[in-house]
Amino acid sequence: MLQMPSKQPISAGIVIVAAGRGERAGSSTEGPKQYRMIGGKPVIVHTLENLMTWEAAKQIVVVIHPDDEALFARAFRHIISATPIETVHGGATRQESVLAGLRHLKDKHVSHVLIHDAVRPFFDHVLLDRIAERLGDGAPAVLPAMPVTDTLKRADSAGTVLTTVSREHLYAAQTPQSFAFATILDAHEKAAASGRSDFTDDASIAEWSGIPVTIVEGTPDNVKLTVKRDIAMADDKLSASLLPDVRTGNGYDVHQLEPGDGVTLCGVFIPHDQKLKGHSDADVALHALTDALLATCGAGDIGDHFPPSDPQWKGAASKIFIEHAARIVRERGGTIMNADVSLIAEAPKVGPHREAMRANLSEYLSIDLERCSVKATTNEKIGFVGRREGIAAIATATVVYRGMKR
Ligand SMILES: Nc1ccn([C@@H]2O[C@H](COP(=O)(O)OP(=O)(O)OP(=O)(O)O)[C@@H](O)[C@H]2O)c(=O)n1
Ligand SMILES: C[C@](O)(CO)[C@H](O)COP(=O)(O)O
Repeated sequence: MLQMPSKQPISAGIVIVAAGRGERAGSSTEGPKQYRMIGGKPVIVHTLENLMTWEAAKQIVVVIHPDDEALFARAFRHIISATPIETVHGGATRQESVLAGLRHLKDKHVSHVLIHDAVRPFFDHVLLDRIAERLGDGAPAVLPAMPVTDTLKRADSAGTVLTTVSREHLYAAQTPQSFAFATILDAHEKAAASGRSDFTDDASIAEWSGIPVTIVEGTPDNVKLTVKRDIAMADDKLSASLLPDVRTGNGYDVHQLEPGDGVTLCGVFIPHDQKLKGHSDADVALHALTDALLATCGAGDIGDHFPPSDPQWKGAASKIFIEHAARIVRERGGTIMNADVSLIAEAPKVGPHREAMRANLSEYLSIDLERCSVKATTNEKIGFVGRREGIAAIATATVVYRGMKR
């Protein structure tokens, strides 16, 4: 509970509405805008982390779209919270989604509720404390808002200006809009029962039902990410304060040689009087590089992902393994900058096949050819390689991950 000096203590439930489709922001493979990555994390994770660390937050309910269960579960992996966080499904409008969240909080014994857009990640605790102070004073409804600073025009549907509107006493509404819990739940229920579903914020429902709404100063940074450009700007803003995160992984592998008709190295089949022994196609070069990639994000090694005991990988093309590792790297926010393989083999000669091998790496990793390197050396007839008993490979991968906060 947040005890303001000589004020009522606030025990706050928080409703985060995240069930919108983000149509104005356009589509993305990452999902609706609340799941888009900014500064290396989904928008909603920034919002949640900011709210759950606020002292007065007692219970958080996130209102999600039924189609977004998997997206939310995936985003939620980033979060460790001492404040309980639950989810409910939202409705077709923001108003319906808020009501679903409020109903969920009914038996949670909270005195007040803060209703916040998932897509406003840039508020701060100073704003939350300012709101809590007014609620603690007894205000039933508190609205953070910024005075309008632009000159305002009213125009007709053809875009011709009809008049200039005075900006005196005009404010742009932000969230979290905050209320005495029972009061706003009752107002929302009445609005729903009246058949109205066109309220774009909760303060307007309070106004409609005659509850006085007190404005407190919002923060200029507390913008709603609405269109595509807002998301790009939010990402730039967060990324500028990140430390570069360049990581290097190495991998080593050996496979035995036995009589045969050829070896596969970096996906290129080279006719030879021996073949490499192994469960898969025994492409020692791709195995070493798979390990190097996995090492850049602590994702174990090739054996963890493709156990040799699993019959499905018998004779498998190692292209599967390396593409899988590259996908893991990307899912964790990495960009592959460079892949370098050294083959240690007495025979066959690698030189004539080197360009084909580099081209394969470029294709498997979806990176430029110049970022792919393949080298080879003999072992000067020394040791198991020198005796043509096996081929070894060493690989290095360099990956840049989304930075860490300074
Ligand atoms: N049916 C809805 C509609 C909106 N929201 C949430 O309300 C907040 C503010 O809404 P807005 O920016 O309008 O989001 P969208 O409705 O997703 O955007 P658009 O109108 O562009 O589709 C967002 O966090 C959004 O997820 C919601 O929970 N349920
Ligand atoms: C709640 C809100 O974010 C306050 O500015 C806004 O009203 C949402 O409205 P939209 O029309 O859904 O963008």
